[in-house]
Amino acid sequence: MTEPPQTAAKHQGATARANTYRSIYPLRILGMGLGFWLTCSVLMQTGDLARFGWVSLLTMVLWPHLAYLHARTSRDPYRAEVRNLLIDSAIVGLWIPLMHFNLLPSVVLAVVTTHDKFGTGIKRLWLYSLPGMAGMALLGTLILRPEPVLASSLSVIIATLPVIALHSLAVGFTSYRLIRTVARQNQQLKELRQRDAQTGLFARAHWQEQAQAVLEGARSTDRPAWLLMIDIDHFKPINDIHGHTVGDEAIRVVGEVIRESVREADCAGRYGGDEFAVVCADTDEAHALAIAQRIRERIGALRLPELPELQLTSSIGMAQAHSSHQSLRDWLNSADMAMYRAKHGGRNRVAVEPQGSRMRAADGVPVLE
Ligand SMILES: Nc1nc2c(ncn2[C@@H]2O[C@H](COP(=O)(O)OP(=O)(O)OP(=O)(O)O)[C@@H](O)[C@H]2O)c(=O)[nH]1
Repeated sequence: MTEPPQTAAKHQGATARANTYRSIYPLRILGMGLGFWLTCSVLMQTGDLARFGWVSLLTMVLWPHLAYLHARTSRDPYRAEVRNLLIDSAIVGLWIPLMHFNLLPSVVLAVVTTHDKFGTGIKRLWLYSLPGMAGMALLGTLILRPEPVLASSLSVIIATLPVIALHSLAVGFTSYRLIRTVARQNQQLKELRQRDAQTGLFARAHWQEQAQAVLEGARSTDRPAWLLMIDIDHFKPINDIHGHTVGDEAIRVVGEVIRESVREADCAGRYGGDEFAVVCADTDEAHALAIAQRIRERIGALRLPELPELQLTSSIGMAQAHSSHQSLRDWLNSADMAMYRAKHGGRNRVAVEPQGSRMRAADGVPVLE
């Protein structure tokens, strides 16, 4: 059985969350690898390489792998990775006194590490990382009591450059991907909002916008436009007797029939419940009537596989756009009135709003005036 979209999305989200540590692993190896080169350059400048080289090796080379193992073997890899991210900041805090407060690398490492926390999208992580960083910087200062060496040697400056350059590129690339994803998802969201999920026809609000535009176009150009209101006959008993699942399926197939019966330029929507609406721009009465009859006939020929004895019929009201229609509501009212006349005339028929119609019969089915 297929999962509903919301459940599938939830699962995907949970899996992505649990796998955060996997996506961070190579980035941590790269970042810390550059950090290793940088910290070794500073230790060389301050003459501490022999004394503290092992700290560089442990925190910059070994730590990414330990962090990965820690998250992978944890019962909650996501939480473990959040802890790892906080430890990254604490490590950088420790390096500030170890580097004798050497300004350039200290500031760059602190800023880059804090900036990475924003990139995770985890709420306030950057804020929570600051006490650990400051605490370790303070602890290191109290234990080591380093002499400040604020100026950086040329080799330290050179070792700092890749950290700045690669980090800026990574941030730029991530933002680019994010913007593209948001734009794509906004587009998908817009399309989803425009469609009725059950039938695939336009949803009411979007259909109304299109119908409004057709009405305005018809009024300004004097070209004929028609509105068809379609209502399934005796739909309530279908629900009551056969259940809502059958009712839902009936609405879905009727929507499908309407979509397949209109022309490409026509705009078909689900108006609500078992009611559908179609606007046909630049269409004369004969063509509009042909579309209405086609829909009515095809709905009449529909059979649900699980209930072949069920006969669906529909009543359709048609109204031409007219100068007396001040608003879409007026036009809808005209088509609605015609539709109710089709109902009162015995259902399974098309009725044309008097203003734009002449009496006619189509395919042996009376068309009410
Ligand atoms: N299963 C299902 N039922 C719906 C849905 N939307 C509306 N309905 C039901 O459709 C029925 C609409 O009934 P009406 O159009 O008022 O009446 P009717 O029985 O069709 O009678 P006439 O329109 O006079 O022929 C109501 O009982 C609603 O509860 C839906 O999405 N699924």
